Amino acid sequence: MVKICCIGAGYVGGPTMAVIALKCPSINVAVVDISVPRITAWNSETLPIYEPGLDEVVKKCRGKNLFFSNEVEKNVAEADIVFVSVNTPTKTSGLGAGKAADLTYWESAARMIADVSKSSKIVVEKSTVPVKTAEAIEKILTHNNKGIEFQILSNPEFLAEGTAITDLLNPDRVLIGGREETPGGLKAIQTLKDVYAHWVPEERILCTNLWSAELSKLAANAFLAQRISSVNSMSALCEATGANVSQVSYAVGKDSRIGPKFLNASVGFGGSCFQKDILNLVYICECNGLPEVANYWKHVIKINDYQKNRFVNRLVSSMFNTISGKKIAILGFSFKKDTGDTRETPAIDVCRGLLLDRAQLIIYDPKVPEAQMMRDLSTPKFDWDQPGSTSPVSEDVITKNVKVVHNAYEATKDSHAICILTEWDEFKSLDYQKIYDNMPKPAYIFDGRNVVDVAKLRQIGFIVYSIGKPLDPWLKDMPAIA
Ligand SMILES: NC(=O)c1ccc[n+]([C@@H]2O[C@H](COP(=O)([O-])OP(=O)(O)OC[C@H]3O[C@@H](n4cnc5c(N)ncnc54)[C@H](O)[C@@H]3O)[C@@H](O)[C@H]2O)c1
Ligand SMILES: O=c1ccn([C@@H]2O[C@H](COP(=O)(O)OP(=O)(O)O[C@H]3O[C@H](CO)[C@@H](O)[C@H](O)[C@H]3O)[C@@H](O)[C@H]2O)c(=O)[nH]1
Repeated sequence: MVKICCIGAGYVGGPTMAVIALKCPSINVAVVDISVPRITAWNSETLPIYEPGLDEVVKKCRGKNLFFSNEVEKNVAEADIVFVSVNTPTKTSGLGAGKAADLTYWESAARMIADVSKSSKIVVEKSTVPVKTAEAIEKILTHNNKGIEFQILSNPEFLAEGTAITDLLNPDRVLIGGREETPGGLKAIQTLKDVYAHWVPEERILCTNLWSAELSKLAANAFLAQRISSVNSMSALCEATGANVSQVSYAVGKDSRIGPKFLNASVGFGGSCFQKDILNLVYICECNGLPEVANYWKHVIKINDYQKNRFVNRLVSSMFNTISGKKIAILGFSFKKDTGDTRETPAIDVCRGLLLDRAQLIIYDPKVPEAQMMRDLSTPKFDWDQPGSTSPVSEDVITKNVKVVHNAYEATKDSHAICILTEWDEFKSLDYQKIYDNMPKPAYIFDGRNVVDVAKLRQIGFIVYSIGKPLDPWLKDMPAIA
């Protein structure tokens, strides 16, 4: 029986391995992690991450051919294929701080693999890493070997949170990069291909050299984020001209060369990957003497920061330039719907901006626990090239001015304004008449996700701001300075 071990039981390691176990009953899959609480949760009724469909897959396989364990070394030693899916955050200090990927976790995993291995292994990069990481990993593994052969493959993951299980079951493509120039490399590529071939059609399994696979992952995220920054930049122009960004996106996306996806204007993109991976790309370009290319990609992030600031400024200026002591209901805190993940969520920057203007926030999110929100708001943000944009707010200000509640009606009662920061489906079908009746007037809604029916809410009496949509006459008289 082939044995797979995955180091890192996070958002990628957990769901990815669960789907491999589901689709390959003949393969034994162990997911290992240094975090005891994480593994305990994977072995419990309440999994450590919320992802639609994940519970069912885990329940079907756990204890049969899918195991979660803190016995990292033992499981690695026994495996034929070792996936490494540990964190690769942005460096916060030293050389490349604020841009380069921090490979501390990756390197320690590689050293451990070298130390404990007694048989040949295929080591698979699942984490998103800088181009040429495989070369560094090869050096670590081969310098420590004891006559054991290690083959390195790059197999970047393209799943999106909230749709991880469907993405894994039906991927657009699976990418496998390896040493195509050697027989050992080709054999390793084929071995991993055979795993995915259990459920992925062959034409969707792409095999490349190592560097193409590593770079394709960074490039794909950069392209996706660039589309969002492009449409968000248009949203500002739409507001200035009276165009409607949804109509513009629709018209643009109808061009088959452009396509309709990833053109939704928003308060900004979030998530653990886009900003981190673009910064990493920028750093690699700079290191390779390509400052123009680096600057091009930097602007994708600049527009994203601009969009979040613009949203806060629009809100403050619409409310007579002061929100001091005013109650603002925040609907949604996760970085997108159907996940409880808050990494780099735009809600953090928006809430901080509002707190700096001394608002009182009442936050509701269906999946994010209160402790997580408080942690996010008080952890100093790693702030890149944006002096003064989001100075961290003191813990004292947060505890005094932030309240977390359990439903949207509680959050909005007696609030002066509502901000919608995540596109949770339930926000579309709230009883907005009831909400309006329970708010002081004028009652404002700032929709950062374009989920509400603007005309209907204006009819009720709300002053409505919806990103990139024709402005309410009230807002036209109170322009926001970005
Ligand atoms: N989150 C996503 O949607 C997504 C999608 C594609 C790729 N990625 C990439 O995948 C990688 C992992 O992301 P994630 O979101 O799963 O992160 P995560 O933080 O959810 O999980 C990483 C896990 O690795 C564990 N870990 C770290 N060092 C370890 C070690 N030496 N031994 C054992 N366990 C160790 C941590 O305890 C943690 O549980 C990152 O490189 C990320 O960029 C993420
Ligand atoms: O038209 C759009 C689409 C998305 N977003 C926002 O963009 C962010 C990222 O969304 P999404 O890409 O759906 O989620 P992630 O889980 O971050 O997935 C991205 O990052 C992963 C980690 O690398 C990759 O594997 C995925 O392919 C890539 O889509 C979220 O804040 C979304 O709200 C928009 O604002 N407008």
